[in-house]
Parts: sequence; structure tokens; C-alpha cells
Amino acid sequence: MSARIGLSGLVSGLFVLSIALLIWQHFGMNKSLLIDVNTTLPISTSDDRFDGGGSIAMVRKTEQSLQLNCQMSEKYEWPYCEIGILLSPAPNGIDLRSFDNIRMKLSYKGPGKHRVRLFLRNYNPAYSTLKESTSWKLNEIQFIVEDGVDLSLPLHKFNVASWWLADKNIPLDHYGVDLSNVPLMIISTGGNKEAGSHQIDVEYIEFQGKTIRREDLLMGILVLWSVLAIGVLINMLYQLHQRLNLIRSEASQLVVANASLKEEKQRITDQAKLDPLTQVRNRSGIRNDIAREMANATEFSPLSMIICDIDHFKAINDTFGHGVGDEVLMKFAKTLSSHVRHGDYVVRWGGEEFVLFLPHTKPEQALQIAENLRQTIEESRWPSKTTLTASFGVAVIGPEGFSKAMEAADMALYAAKKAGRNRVELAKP
Ligand SMILES: Nc1nc2c(ncn2[C@@H]2O[C@H](COP(=O)(O)OP(=O)(O)OP(=O)(O)O)[C@@H](O)[C@H]2O)c(=O)[nH]1
Repeated sequence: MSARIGLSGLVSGLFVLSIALLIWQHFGMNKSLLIDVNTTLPISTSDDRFDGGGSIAMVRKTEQSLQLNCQMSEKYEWPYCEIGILLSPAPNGIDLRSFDNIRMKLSYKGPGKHRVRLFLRNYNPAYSTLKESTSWKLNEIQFIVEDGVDLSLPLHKFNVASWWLADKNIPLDHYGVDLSNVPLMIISTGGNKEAGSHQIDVEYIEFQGKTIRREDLLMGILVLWSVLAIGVLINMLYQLHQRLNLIRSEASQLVVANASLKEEKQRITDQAKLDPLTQVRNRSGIRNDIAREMANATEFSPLSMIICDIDHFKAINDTFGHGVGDEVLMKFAKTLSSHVRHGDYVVRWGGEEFVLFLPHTKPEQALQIAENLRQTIEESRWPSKTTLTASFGVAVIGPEGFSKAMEAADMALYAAKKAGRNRVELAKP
């Protein structure tokens, strides 16, 4: 919850910051480079006499302007006079790319059209040499001066003089306007061939721009939003990873708990199948096993059963008490269990009566087992030095079913009891 509040706070904060920066950039963040009569930059003149012409240029500072006086002669095909202002000594010019506009106030007196050219010469070692300033790229713009009117020239309107490109054999890669390293600015008469006196007054020239360009600011804001988005994404992945780990650990705890519950359930189920006193099976604990053994039994490999009942057990209880009676029952069960095979079943059927189920055992074999048990019981030592005997009824669980076999075994037991006890009887077919 608090992370969500933190995130929405961050998004709102960044949104407000972005808007504030854009507004500030639009109305503020201004920078300028002003050149007027007070400039300390080195100023020079040149004219077409260098090219064989006869025009004479002179510059002076008046109270309000830099003044170019030009005695234009028609001797040269393209007569001109110009003022050069050294912005910075080559090869280190100034970078004008962060400016986007030039404001200026000029006035022009003289015959013909009052055209003026502004050159921004760019130095680049790829095509420029220090000695020859004509090798510096000729970025130019031409305009007509209206006296006393402020002019505004966007820098993107400049182009490179085509005659200069041809004259200097400039490779195609360098054809475009380049204002990244400008040492020299030139104000020149522009294509006006009328002979006579021409006067250009430069009141000021101001390069205007923004300390941060709109494109750069937008890029910066985009980067900020991208960083935020990536941060949020990484945080979400981290949170998901943490939750996944938590779920995994909870799942493994559940697996452990489930396994121990299963164990406990199995223990309780097993316990429920046992007689609590003697720890042999009880009746309900044998049901499924007997059903299975009956299904597996065949005529040649039958399932036999022996019912055995302690003789005169009541007398033991009466003589020695129930505690001794219990001890006798426990030892009796142990004796039965230790004298049958693994895979046979010993069940306390109730009171002092036990039933043995013997898979894959024929009646004569069951009879022999019962006889062995009878002898063992008779010969064993019993608690309180009492003597003990038991009677046995043997039967086979045949196709007639369990109840019939149980009935037959019970009758055999009854016969054994009737015949004097401590005997084994086989059920009548
Ligand atoms: N100590 C003890 N006695 C039990 C338990 N279950 C049954 N008895 C006793 O076992 C005795 C069984 O007596 P009877 O059914 O008369 O049989 P008997 O005395 O063995 O006589 P016969 O079977 O005819 O030889 C009763 O006194 C029951 O109280 C038990 O868990 N512990």
C-alpha cells in the first residue's frame, strides 16, 4: 500500500516537474550573444580590391553603430565591401548551434537595392586551413534592409554558398550548413552593383537561444520517464520474485505438513486395526485382508482358519484377579503370533477367543499347526505360575463363504470343549 502511494507520488512529482521544465524552457532559459558598437571583438574590413576591383571599404564606430562606408566601383564583376567581426580566433570558433535566431537592427544608405549578406564562417580542419580564411565554410543569408526596422532571421534559414562549395571542391559529406565552430562573422553588401557611396550602420546583432534546447529537454524528460518506468518494472519483478519465494516456501512447508499428517493418519488407521490390550488385530482390522485372501485362495491352496479359546479363563480371573487375566491374554496373543508364519493373521475375536487365518494352508496342515500351538500353550509358563490350556476348532474357508466356515470352526471348537478341552477338532465337511 505504502509502496503504491510512493509510486503515485513519484509519478505525480515527475509529471509536475516535466510540465514546469517545459514551461520554464518556453518562457525562460534564454541566452544571447550581443554585438553592438561597444563590442571589444576585433573588427576588420575588406573589399573587392583583393579580387582586382576598385571598391574601397572603411569601418568606424559612431555613437550608436558600427558603420561601414563603401565607395563601390564597377571595376570588378561582383563588387563588394564588408565588415568582419572575429568572434573567436581560429581554429577555435564558437558553437552557434544552441542559438536559433538572430535579431538585428541595420540601416542602409546608398543607390540600388539595399541588400545585405551575413556570413557565418565555420572552421573545420576537414576543409579549412588557418592561413586562408576563405577556406572556412561560407554559411550565408541575404536580406533587404529597411531602415530602423528590427530584423529577425532564423538560423535554420542559412545555407552554404554554392559557388564556394564548387570553388573549394568540398566533398558531398560537408555540403550542409555547419555552425558548430564559427570564428568569423561578416556583414557584407549583397549583390548591389551600383557604383557610388554605400553606408551600412549596424546598431546591434544579437544571437538568441535557449540554455537548453527544446529537443534536448524533451529527450531528458523522456529519459527520466524511461528510468522511472524501468525502475517500476524492476521493482515489480523483485516483488513478484519475493512473493514467488514466499509461496514456494509455504508450499514446501505444506508438503512437509501434509506428509506428517499422512503419517499420523496412517498411524491412527493402523492403531484402529489393533486390539489395544494384546496388540494383535481386532475384527474390523482384518476385514479387507480376509476378503483379499479369500479372493486369492484356490482349492489346492486354500485359506484355513483356527478358532482358539482359553480353557476356564474365568477361573484365572476369579483366582488371580483381572490384572493377571490381562497379562495371560497378552502372553497368549504373543505366543500365537510367534508360532505362525509371516503372512498369517492373528485376531482377537473377543474376550479370550482368538482366530488365526492361514493363507495357502490345507486343513491337515492347519490341524497340525493348531496341535503344535496347543502343546506349546500347555507347556509354557504363565503369569502367577498358573497352568493354561486352550481348545481349537479348525476349518477351511471354502466356496460356501466366510460365515459358513466360521460356523463350522465354532462347532469344532464347541466339540473340542465338549470332549474335555485342551483339544484340537477339525470341522466336519
Ligand atoms: N482379564 C480379562 N478377562 C476377560 C477379558 N475379556 C473377557 N474376559 C473374561 O473371560 C471370561 C470368559 O469366561 P467364559 O466365557 O465363561 O469361559 P471360560 O471360563 O474360559 O470357560 P470355557 O471357555 O468354557 O472353558 C469371563 O470371565 C470374562 O470376564 C479381558 O479382556 N480381560
